[in-house]
Amino acid sequence: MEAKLFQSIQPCKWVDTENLMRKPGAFIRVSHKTMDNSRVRSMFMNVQSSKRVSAHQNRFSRKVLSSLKNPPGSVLLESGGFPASLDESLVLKNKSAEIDSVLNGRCIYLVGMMGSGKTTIGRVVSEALSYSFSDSDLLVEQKAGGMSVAEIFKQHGEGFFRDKETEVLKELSMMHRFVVSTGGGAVIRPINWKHMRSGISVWLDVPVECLARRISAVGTGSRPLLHGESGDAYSKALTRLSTLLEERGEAYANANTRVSFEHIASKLGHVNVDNLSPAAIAIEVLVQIESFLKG
Ligand SMILES: Nc1ncnc2c1ncn2[C@@H]1O[C@H](COP(=O)(O)OP(=O)(O)OP(=O)(O)O)[C@@H](O)[C@H]1O
Ligand SMILES: O=C(O)C1=C[C@@H](O)[C@@H](O)[C@H](O)C1
Repeated sequence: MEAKLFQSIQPCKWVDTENLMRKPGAFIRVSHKTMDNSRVRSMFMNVQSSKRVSAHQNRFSRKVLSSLKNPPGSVLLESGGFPASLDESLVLKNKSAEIDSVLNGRCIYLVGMMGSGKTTIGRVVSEALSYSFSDSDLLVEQKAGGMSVAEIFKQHGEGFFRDKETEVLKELSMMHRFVVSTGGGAVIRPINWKHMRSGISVWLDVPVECLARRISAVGTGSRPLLHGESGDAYSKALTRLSTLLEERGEAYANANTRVSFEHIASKLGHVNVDNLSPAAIAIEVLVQIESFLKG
């Protein structure tokens, strides 16, 4: 049963692995401290998200096949409902191949404010690199017997949640070839940085107005730290997020590298940051990682 589940949640192969020959040396040697058997890996690949990933893989594969008949530049691939062009897909594929050996199996930790896209972008990056994906909030929920983050905060308080989050990051630090979407507040505890230093950390730096637009569109129900403000959904989110960002700005800057949405928008000639595709952001994540590793 477990083996079956693991098979169903293997990383997506849209990266055309047949042509993208991985050198034997590109796979890291597993130290005695590194957990690498499929049973352990499957514990960290969130079951909830894996169902989505599996459906998503099929969609990717179908789109890639149909892409062969389409002209370059047309919209071909889709990630979580977001379209990506063939150009973006090819750049992602090439960039992933380029950095694979220099990454050497190290995990990638995406940090950033809630709503910054850690989960959305994390999935795209993991698929491009043929890495597994994990969401630390979901792992904390599993540890708490399936309670939601909001319920954990309500029943046990933030301290309990943070302790579980630290446990989860410690366990993940023993893994390799994972992209991890961390909780928005994971950066505030120095011990979490010790665990994240086992891999490469990337800060998704998104303007607070964009975060507030995204979050007010989906509601603050699952985000306990945004409860309690008055006013309309956008203003409430903006007020609270601005305070949090002010408190945490320096903590996010501890990341090995930063992906600035304003920078991507200006590079691509977009007037605002709201229309950046996950694929374009994922490419910048890989570019920044490469620059850090070669830097
Ligand atoms: N590039 C994008 N363009 C438009 N919307 C996006 C983009 N990336 C993410 N979103 C949307 O923003 C919202 C938050 O994204 P996501 O859940 O990936 O962020 P997160 O950083 O994981 O959030 P949290 O830490 O709160 O779990 C979702 O509704 C998602 O669909
Ligand atoms: O920014 C934060 O502190 C949080 C973000 C979410 O991902 C959850 O980890 C939780 O709601 C706390």
